[in-house]
Amino acid sequence: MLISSTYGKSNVKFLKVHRIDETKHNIIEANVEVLLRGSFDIAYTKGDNTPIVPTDTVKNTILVLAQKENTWPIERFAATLVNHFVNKYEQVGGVEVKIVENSWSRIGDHPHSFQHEGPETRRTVLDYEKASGKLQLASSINGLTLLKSTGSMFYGYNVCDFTTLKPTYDRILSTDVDVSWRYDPDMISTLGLIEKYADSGLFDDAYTKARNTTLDIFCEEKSASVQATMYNMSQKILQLVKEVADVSYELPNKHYILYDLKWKGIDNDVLFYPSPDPNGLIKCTVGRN
Ligand SMILES: O=c1[nH]c(=O)c2[nH]c(=O)[nH]c2[nH]1
Repeated sequence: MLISSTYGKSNVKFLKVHRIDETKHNIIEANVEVLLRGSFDIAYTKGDNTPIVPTDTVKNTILVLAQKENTWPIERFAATLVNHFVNKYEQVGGVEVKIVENSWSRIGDHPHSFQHEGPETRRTVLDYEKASGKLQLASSINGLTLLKSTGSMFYGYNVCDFTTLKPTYDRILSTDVDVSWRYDPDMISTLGLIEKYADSGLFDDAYTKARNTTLDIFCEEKSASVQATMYNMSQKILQLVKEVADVSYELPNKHYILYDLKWKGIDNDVLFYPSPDPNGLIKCTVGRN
């Protein structure tokens, strides 16, 4: 028995240029995934392809809509894609769209030259169910690598016969931030509202507030633990963006270990080994009361 199924195209990539005038441009580089679900069972169970919208068609659609429609911000483009697939094909009962945006930023105020900011990406995931009209929209930042060389502690933890870790009142804290925020489905309840909120700047504003909050608290807080710091970041984002229902962080604790140079008579507190593995991995989701 077929329990569940979904299919579509992944890794559909494009760079789009928006020409404000002849020399002043904006760009967006994105990687899109569209997965369809619905009345496709006979394709799996009977080898009958009648209902299948080929994944090649899905790819063509993503590219044509990216060319013709507004792709800023990615949340709006996700809604445009969902709208198209649920309205065009009767057999499509639901769609999940994921968009990953690369981090190109303008070089100074140059009108058409951009710098890639590294592996950090801005993402969104939109899931829509045609029958109920229910949607779920979440956006995120991934791969924002941070390090602070003091202002982080870890002590007072459970100690048992397996414990070798020594308490520390001053350590290096480093992580690759993965933060996502889920929009309140009661506030953003239709595809039309996504369009409206995109026009009002909500999605760019939430992204900026989530990113700045992460950076500010990382810099300024004397961290008791990764757990405490990520909770404080989440609380602050909830406070700043009322349309967000909950915030999730997933943070590796990337360990930097002091080299032991006692063999040379050196009491080392400045030279660390960037340990590739293992790493701590700490996750939480914080909502409203
Ligand atoms: O912030 C931390 N949280 C932990 O749970 C933990 N465990 C550990 O060994 N070091 C750390 N650091």
